[in-house]
Amino acid sequence: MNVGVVVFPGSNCDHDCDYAATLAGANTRFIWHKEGSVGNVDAIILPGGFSYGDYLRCGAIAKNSPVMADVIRFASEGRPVIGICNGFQILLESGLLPGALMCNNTLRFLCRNTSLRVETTRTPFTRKYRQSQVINVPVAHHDGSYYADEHTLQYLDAHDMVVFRYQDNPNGSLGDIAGICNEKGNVLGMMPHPERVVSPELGGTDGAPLFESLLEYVVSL
Ligand SMILES: NC(=O)CC[C@H](N)C(=O)O
Repeated sequence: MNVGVVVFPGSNCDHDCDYAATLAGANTRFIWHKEGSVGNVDAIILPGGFSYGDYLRCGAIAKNSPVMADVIRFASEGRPVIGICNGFQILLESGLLPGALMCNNTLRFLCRNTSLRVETTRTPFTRKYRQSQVINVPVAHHDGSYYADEHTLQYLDAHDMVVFRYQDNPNGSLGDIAGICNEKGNVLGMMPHPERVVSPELGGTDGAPLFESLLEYVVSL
């Protein structure tokens, strides 16, 4: 499996994502945001960080990076794309996922562990978890409070698009939403950082099945 990790100016979790995907057994390569194509990859990761210094709104400038047109093309073909934290913000700004991420209700940057419930195992990223499994994954963000209008929240529920919910909502996200996918399930955005908990040395392993799921999914195609 070839995984591309997109690097924007200000990304700071790109190497962690590269490490996590490599540990799961993937071949990885970094894709600079100015590239016009994602190249020959089976899956794409948009990593966390502070793309363009979070100016304007988190992810609002990165969505205009040259590579994003090809990321959108790749996603529309039903191929797997995951955005983590700032990557989730970029997916929302790009219109690949619905809703918005607003300032945490604490009005502070939050860096702590959270407890998540796996709401669906139908995605390429969650098939190795158990339905309703509770996992511990850290968050590190300022703008992580998920917001969508009532109609969109109902749509997410009706189409099995909520992938992770906080057990201990740290930021005021509506519906305790920590991660969502598109209707097909091939595009996932989540605020917590699974790449930070992929080996005991990092303090946990609950993120590892996400990358292993992706490998299993791609190999099964
Ligand atoms: N770790 C991250 O990706 C942070 C995302 C964004 N810069 C925020 O603070 O909300």
